[in-house]
Amino acid sequence: MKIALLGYGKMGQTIEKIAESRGHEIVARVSSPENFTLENADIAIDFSIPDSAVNHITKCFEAGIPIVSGTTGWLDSYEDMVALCKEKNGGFIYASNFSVGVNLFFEFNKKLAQIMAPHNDYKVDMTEIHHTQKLDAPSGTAITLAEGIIETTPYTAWSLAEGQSIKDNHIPITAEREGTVPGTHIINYKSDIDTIILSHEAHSRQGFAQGAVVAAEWLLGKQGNFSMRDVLGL
Ligand SMILES: NC(=O)c1ccc[n+]([C@@H]2O[C@H](COP(=O)([O-])OP(=O)(O)OC[C@H]3O[C@@H](n4cnc5c(N)ncnc54)[C@H](O)[C@@H]3O)[C@@H](O)[C@H]2O)c1
Ligand SMILES: O=C(O)C1=N[C@H](C(=O)O)CCC1
Repeated sequence: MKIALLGYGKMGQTIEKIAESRGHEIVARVSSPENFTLENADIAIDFSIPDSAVNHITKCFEAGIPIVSGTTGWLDSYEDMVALCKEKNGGFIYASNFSVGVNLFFEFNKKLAQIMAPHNDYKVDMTEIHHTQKLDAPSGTAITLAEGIIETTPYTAWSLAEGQSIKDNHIPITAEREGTVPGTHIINYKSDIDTIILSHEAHSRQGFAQGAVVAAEWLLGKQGNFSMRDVLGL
């Protein structure tokens, strides 16, 4: 595949190495909002910044190039992008986290939430820890985890825990920024008697990048809006 990398920072560069090791060619490396061409690309992979994601996705649909989107922090526009994908017969996968381990963790999270739903003596809270360069909080992964809990429990929303009191039906999410941490997510179910903890710790960006390349290989030649559940057959 000929791949356009939209965003060529920590993730773009990790993806480049993995894609080349799997026989793909990088035909564009975009790291600024300047005009860029998708002319020679079969597919685009976007790991850039929240403010550029919608523009990148739109440009890909208009050019008829399928796009794998890993950028977080732009999800207020997600439904608009899904509608545009349909209108333009595009190919689209967004995932807040492309690693196989985290996508399994998403399934465990939903199952645990289902089991815990009747046990209202347990209260949920979540902590996500990432490197200090991260622009958005909470992480996209934490938002997906919260949505997974909201599906089957009396919780209706999530709130960033920043000292202020949080409504009983909101899941508090603490966002910590520390050194170079690639990504840690911890879900606690606490009662007066005990705590149940589900956690995932990424050791590097390898899993995110590998998952994005696998998603691109899977998406090539398909039309529609997909998720990592489709890619992994979950
Ligand atoms: N979905 C996942 O699995 C996953 C995993 C890791 C990171 N992420 C997300 O991917 C994004 C990038 O992460 P990163 O760690 O590589 O960040 P980074 O800061 O290292 O890289 C971002 C890149 O985007 C470039 N950029 C800035 N403005 C741009 C623009 N307008 N057009 C094109 N490029 C532009 C920057 O120059 C930089 O090269 C973040 O939103 C992060 O949350 C997602
Ligand atoms: O490094 C980041 O930034 C990450 N972003 C994603 C998120 O917001 O969940 C995935 C983990 C790493």
